[in-house]
Amino acid sequence: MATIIYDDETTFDALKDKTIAVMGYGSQGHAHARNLHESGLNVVVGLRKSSSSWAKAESDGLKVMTVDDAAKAADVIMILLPDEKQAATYYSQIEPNLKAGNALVFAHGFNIHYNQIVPPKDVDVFMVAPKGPGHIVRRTYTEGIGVPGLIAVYQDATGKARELALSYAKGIGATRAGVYETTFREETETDLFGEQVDLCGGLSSLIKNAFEVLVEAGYQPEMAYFETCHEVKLIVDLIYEGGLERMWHSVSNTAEYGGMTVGPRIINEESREAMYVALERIQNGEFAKEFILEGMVNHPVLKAMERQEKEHPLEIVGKEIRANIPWLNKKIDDD
Ligand SMILES: NC(=O)C1=CN([C@@H]2O[C@H](COP(=O)(O)OP(=O)(O)OC[C@H]3O[C@@H](n4cnc5c(N)ncnc54)[C@H](O)[C@@H]3O)[C@@H](O)[C@H]2O)C=CC1
Ligand SMILES: CC(=O)[C@](C)(O)C(=O)O
Ligand SMILES: [Mg+2]
Ligand SMILES: [Mg+2]
Repeated sequence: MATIIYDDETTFDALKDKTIAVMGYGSQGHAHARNLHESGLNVVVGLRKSSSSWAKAESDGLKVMTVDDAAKAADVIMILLPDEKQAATYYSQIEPNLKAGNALVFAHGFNIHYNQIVPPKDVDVFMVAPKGPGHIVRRTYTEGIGVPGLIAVYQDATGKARELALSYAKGIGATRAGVYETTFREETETDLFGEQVDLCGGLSSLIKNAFEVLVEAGYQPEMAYFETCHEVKLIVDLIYEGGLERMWHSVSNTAEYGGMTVGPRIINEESREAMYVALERIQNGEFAKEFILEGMVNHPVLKAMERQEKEHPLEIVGKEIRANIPWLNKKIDDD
């Protein structure tokens, strides 16, 4: 079983006299920088001069510098740039400014595990990976709670890497929900598997296919949307809070019997085999290579798929429905 560390077992001691550079101000970057800052730690944000986030981070009360200058100023450098862009920025702007005893930190093990960033031996390298989207890392922190986190130490040059990781996890609020120890390999492979097979890939594909079947069978798109998409959150909330047991308890006997007997015919042996294939491609580096090459040519596949997805009837009808439900129409980064 995993070791779990909670808030009262951690302190800010390892970080209190250090400067932390948070590189990037996207989903994770804005959450880490703001949470660490509000936890009383010394934070600078590293961005490109041209970045539209520069003004936003400043208006959030943070000190902003170029990536170069932030790397120079910092003892602890958290890299929250897109995974496929980290290596180029690291080699041109971060590594030349690293000093012995600095710490290099990641929220996902991708670049270390797949050998895209090979750090010098005299720096600490560790991970603090929230198990949730950045906007939720921020929202839960402001509510006095947090998102569970993983820590892993890849390289411990100073003998303080684990302590630094725990202080950082405390600073973003993760220790409030519990921090679990893992390795770079385990985090990278399970995280990629989760987002491809279940959380993002499997779920969106399930929703779209179920929606398409109902619409093709002649039902109104609004009915199809409510059934196959809107209600997902309401069901998932029950699972999140109390496991499958709470969900089965809350739905009707009809839904429980129908769900338990038909579910395994939908996600079946064939789907399970596809999951094993996805896992193998993660483990043998094939997925990583494909994604890195896609990034090098400016994401032609990703951009085309994003466009197609936006045009999907599910997204069109969903937008109209959500526009009529006031609390659903907020921008995601209204925090
Ligand atoms: N999105 C999420 O909730 C989660 C992300 N992670 C990890 O966190 C890391 C960051 O991911 P996201 O927050 O999703 O990224 P993002 O795409 O939301 O934000 C990236 C940020 O980097 C900036 N940026 C891009 N290229 C740059 C460059 N060349 N120089 C300087 N700044 C640049 C962008 O302007 C933006 O502020 C990744 O390692 C990811 O795997 C881990 C857990 C969850
Ligand atoms: C939000 C999260 O943890 C993901 C799905 O792994 C990611 O955004 O990479
Ligand atoms: Mg994840
Ligand atoms: Mg991920």
